[in-house]
Amino acid sequence: MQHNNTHTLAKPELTDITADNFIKAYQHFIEQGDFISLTRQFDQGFIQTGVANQLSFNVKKAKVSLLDTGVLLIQPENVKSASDEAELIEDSSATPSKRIVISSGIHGNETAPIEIVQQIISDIIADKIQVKHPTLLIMGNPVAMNIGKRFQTDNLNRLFSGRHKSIAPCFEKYRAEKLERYVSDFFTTSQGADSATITHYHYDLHTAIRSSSYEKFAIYPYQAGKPWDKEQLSFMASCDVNTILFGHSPTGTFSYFSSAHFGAHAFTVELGKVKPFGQNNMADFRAITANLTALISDEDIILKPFNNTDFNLFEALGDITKESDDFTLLIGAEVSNFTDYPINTLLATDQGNEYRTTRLGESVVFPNANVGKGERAALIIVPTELT
Ligand SMILES: O=C(O)CCC(=O)N[C@@H](CCC(=O)O)C(=O)O
Ligand SMILES: [Zn+2]
Repeated sequence: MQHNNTHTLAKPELTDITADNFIKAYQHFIEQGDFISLTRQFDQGFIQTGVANQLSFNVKKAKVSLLDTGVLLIQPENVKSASDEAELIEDSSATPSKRIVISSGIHGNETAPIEIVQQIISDIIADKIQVKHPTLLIMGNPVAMNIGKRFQTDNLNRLFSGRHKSIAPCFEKYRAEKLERYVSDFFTTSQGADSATITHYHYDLHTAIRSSSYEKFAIYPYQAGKPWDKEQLSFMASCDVNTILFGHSPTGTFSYFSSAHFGAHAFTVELGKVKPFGQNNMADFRAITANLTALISDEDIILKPFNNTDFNLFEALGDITKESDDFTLLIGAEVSNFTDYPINTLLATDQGNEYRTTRLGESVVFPNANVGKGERAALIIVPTELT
């Protein structure tokens, strides 16, 4: 695995929530809604002693609970949770039919998604949004956020579905295990009377290292033969994301975890190029921010019926994997995602092996030689259509 920082953590240093500095920062968060600041201040996490749910407060008809650093649960009032024995309000018209996870900052330097989640949280706390469906809002890797890097020791977005178990102790190992637990509890035990009628959603927001010929795009995790959901593709298009890559195999990504284990409609959504905090133009994300807000607050979202001609659809053929230190990528740093190559173009070499294009329209996304051995160094795609 790649080590791009020498400081690793076998065990995170957790702050006790009774510490003065924590109480002060938490109060400030409740008053101001600045979740980035709270998350960054206690980046390794905190410990809750005594009874659960100490870090909960009420907003307009919903309960907000801080589960961990960067992990905020919103439960509408009409929902009964396993840990909260409050009475179920008899209002069937308002019974939640969805559970929604919106995550950001799984890569710490991808700041636009973090600022989108910040916007949604501050609007909830300011009572500008009334949340009607249980929602889990996540800033995934606070330690990496603080060092302004994709990750500290290991790429968090390769560690889900239990893959964290086979790596050495580090912050990302610990965090993947915790995030899996929060998401699993959320989808399975925490809310709603009748799980069979509840639909799960997970939008994992990212930005890309390179510029992209199609600025916004989404990876639809491998579905193992299940049909690709056209209504979800229409939802993506209404978020200004009309370029979709259909995943080719199980992976260790966060979106694949929710899709494969909890039947969630899930996507990794790429919203443009990585920029430092404060340098994102939030107007670029107006459509997705508005739609995610409408989804959690149960407002109507007008969707155009699916039509291939409204999309750029790509089938993932497979990965170029870095097998050794000898790996060489023949794609320049300035080349955009989705660049296509004529058949028989040499794209990478590794210990005498060559990767050459074989299909008409073969294009590359996420080319990156700076990954660990055994990891994806590029994703190979070809255009496709849905029938
Ligand atoms: O720009 C890049 O090279 C990476 C951007 C990014 O973080 N992409 C995700 C995609 C995950 C997926 O394939 O679903 C990642 O690499 O984790
Ligand atoms: Zn990312």
